Amino acid sequence: MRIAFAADDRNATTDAVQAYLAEAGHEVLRPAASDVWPELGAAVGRAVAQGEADFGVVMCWTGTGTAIAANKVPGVRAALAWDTWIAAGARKWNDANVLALSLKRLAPDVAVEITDVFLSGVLPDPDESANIARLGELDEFRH
Ligand SMILES: O=C[C@H](O)[C@H](O)[C@H](O)COP(=O)(O)O
Repeated sequence: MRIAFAADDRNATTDAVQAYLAEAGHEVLRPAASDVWPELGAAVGRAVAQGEADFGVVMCWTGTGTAIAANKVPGVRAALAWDTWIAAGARKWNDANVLALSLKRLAPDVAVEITDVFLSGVLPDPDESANIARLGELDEFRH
């Protein structure tokens, strides 16, 4: 798929997500000329809304700013996800077309797993989710 990607900073987590996108065979588009988060969020949003990209992935310190900026573009449904279940739910229930990630609060492997689930749109088995395991065995946390 064609994935529009931009981040306002670079670290091990942004590098891991970019490497994953390339290794998974996606065409990675870099529509943002700026590393200022309102501008790059909007640039990725426009790439998706205009059909240049199938999905977008935006990253900033919290993920919130780029999500807001992308969501100001008509036709964009950007979701801030910090867990695979939330990422899959954003596709399934919200038809999200842009994933926003925190580059400061997601370990590289977690960010890659979330991105993979978002792009596949497949809900992970709760029994295989480390986060769900931490929530305990309470039924209210299962879906
Ligand atoms: O939502 C905003 C993001 O977390 C930014 O990455 C963070 O605010 C840092 O941006 P700046 O370098 O503009 O302060």
